[in-house]
Amino acid sequence: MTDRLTLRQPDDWHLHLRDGDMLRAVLPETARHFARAIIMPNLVPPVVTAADAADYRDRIMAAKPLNNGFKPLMTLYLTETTDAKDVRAAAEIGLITAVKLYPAGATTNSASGVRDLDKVMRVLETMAQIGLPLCLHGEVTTPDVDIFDREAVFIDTVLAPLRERLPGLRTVLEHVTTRDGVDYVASEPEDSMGATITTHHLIIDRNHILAGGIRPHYYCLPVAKRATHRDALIAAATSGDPRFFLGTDSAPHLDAAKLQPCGCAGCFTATNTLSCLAEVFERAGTLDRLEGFASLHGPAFYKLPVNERSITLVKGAPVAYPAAIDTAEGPVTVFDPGFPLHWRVEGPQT
Ligand SMILES: NC(=O)N[C@@H](CC(=O)O)C(=O)O
Repeated sequence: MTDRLTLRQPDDWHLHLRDGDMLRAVLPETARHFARAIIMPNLVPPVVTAADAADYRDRIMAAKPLNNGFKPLMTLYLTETTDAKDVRAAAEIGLITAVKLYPAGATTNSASGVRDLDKVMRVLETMAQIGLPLCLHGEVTTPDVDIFDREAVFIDTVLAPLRERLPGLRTVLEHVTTRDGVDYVASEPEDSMGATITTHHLIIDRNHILAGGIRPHYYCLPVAKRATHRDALIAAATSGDPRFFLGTDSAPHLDAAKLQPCGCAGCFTATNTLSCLAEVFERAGTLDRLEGFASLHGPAFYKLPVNERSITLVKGAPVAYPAAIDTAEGPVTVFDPGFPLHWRVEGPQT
């Protein structure tokens, strides 16, 4: 029986770090084990220009624990007034790694997102020319579409037409949650189409949120779907297909903001993500594919080198992790997978 597993140091290809006190509290949770992360730009106000991204990167670097080599990979928040020249310049100097498209109103802090794709075509054409990936929050927001169908409808009405219009654009369907999404991504060329899968969507389905009482800490967007979709995500993540890679979408909110009549969307998984993933891959009988999912497929898609250092997962007695982490403004509950975690992380080692 395998009880030690050494992998290249992983990266997180979709992470919310926020700002200020929250940034200082949550960054160490990711920087402890991960080498790099794609940093989501949905601050208030959002990270729209190259100058905004440079300032935000500096704030992240200032909040980083001492002697920690974590590297934030910055993104811009696409708006209908984004300047294609600014995007090109930011990509050319290596300041940004991707641009994020939020359909207006789709999720936390997305009010400045895109309503009309025609208005951002110049930017998208520039991105296609220079090979800069577009990260998509893949949900339509029209009120007549059921929230559980938002991703599938997005694929049919937005993603597939966009890719036909601009086949050269390198696209990542972020936090895919459906079999429809998995099937679409798997049918597209691996050089231009990828998808991130979160830790929590590999574990929970919609029953976890709603059956036997409402559990706000499992509420996130896209909302978890029925178990057959969760199983399709597990199959994709553990398949070895390079189109699928880890993006935790760890999205911290103060408990006080989640436990409300209208609570915020987001699961905070940074603290125990690798232990959760080891459990998922072990149950699928595919521990040998965890390195691909967490450490190799992402760099390959983003055309970045894999990390030199490694981490080791060691199986033993249940791992202790805090139920919540403290911030200056109150606690943030850590994701509870609902089962004990037996894989402890050692390292990174050089
Ligand atoms: N995933 C979430 O439920 N929330 C994210 C936004 C997002 O990625 O949708 C957040 O910023 O809180």
